[in-house]
Amino acid sequence: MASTSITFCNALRTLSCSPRSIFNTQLHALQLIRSSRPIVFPSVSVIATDPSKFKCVRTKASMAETSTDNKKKVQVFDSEEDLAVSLAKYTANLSEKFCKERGSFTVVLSGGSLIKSLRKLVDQPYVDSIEWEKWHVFWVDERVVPKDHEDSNYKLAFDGFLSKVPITPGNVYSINDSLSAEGAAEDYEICLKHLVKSNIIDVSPATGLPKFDLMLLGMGPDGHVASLFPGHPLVNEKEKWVTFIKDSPKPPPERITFTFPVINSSAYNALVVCGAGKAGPVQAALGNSQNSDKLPVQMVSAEVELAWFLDKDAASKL
Ligand SMILES: O=C1O[C@H](COP(=O)(O)O)[C@@H](O)[C@H](O)[C@H]1O
Repeated sequence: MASTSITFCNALRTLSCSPRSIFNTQLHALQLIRSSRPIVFPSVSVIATDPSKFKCVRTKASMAETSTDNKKKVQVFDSEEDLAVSLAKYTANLSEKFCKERGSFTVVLSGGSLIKSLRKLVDQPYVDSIEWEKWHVFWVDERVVPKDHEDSNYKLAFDGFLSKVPITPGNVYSINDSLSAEGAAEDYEICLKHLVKSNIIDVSPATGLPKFDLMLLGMGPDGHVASLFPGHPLVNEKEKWVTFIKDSPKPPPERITFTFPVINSSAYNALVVCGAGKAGPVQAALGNSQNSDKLPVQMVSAEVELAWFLDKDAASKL
């Protein structure tokens, strides 16, 4: 899988557009409720740690149950299929907003199961309605392997998503896979600095760090996000924007990753979590957990909104 070099960064090979079958769905907000008690829904309970701060939006009953506080929004879907429908709409709405406001949309992807949950974006209406040429795509973490390797987050995203939409190849910022882990992290950080300088990536006035428009984050069953693992010193990195790990508890061991200051400077962060195997860390993050040691997922925030997309298995301990 060859890729051409642009200033500091590697870009994608030419992408192609393959529109699929007609897809049309709408999620209607039906009801707005304010509650001072734990929020309980017919099939799933969503319990706020400080319920007085939460307002609850009840969406189409069979599809999702939502609770929100000022910055945090939690949606629980009956199935991963419903979640994928809503995630596509959420992403498309933010794309429209930022393309209108800034003339571009900076999107950060994870690897793992997230990519499958983005599948609706390559269907109608989004494949034709999204201004793909204004997208700039990044990775919150990447494994230090060749881009055509089975473990590559770039390959996963390219095969499952990016190759099916007309994104400008030069706007896809994959890592330089010919470098060491240290070198690739440094190179990616230089790339981000260049793109901040040229106003492609916004800057957070609060932190002075890059402010991506949307990060689409997954979470591992141990509560890791990006390649920031529980108990690893990298979770406390404050200086670097991008760092590297050589002893990842999940293979492959060598990776690069955004640090929390950069993740948390993002305007919108979506945490997309499915499956009963992840219910424990979801409970730790959103339930009444007394754990003193924070899991990485509990350290995620956003400047405007942190939106949780959960299926009901992932939310089963709430
Ligand atoms: O190793 C990684 O794992 C996480 C979670 O993956 P999932 O398959 O359990 O959803 C992913 O978000 C991260 O990007 C990836 O490098």
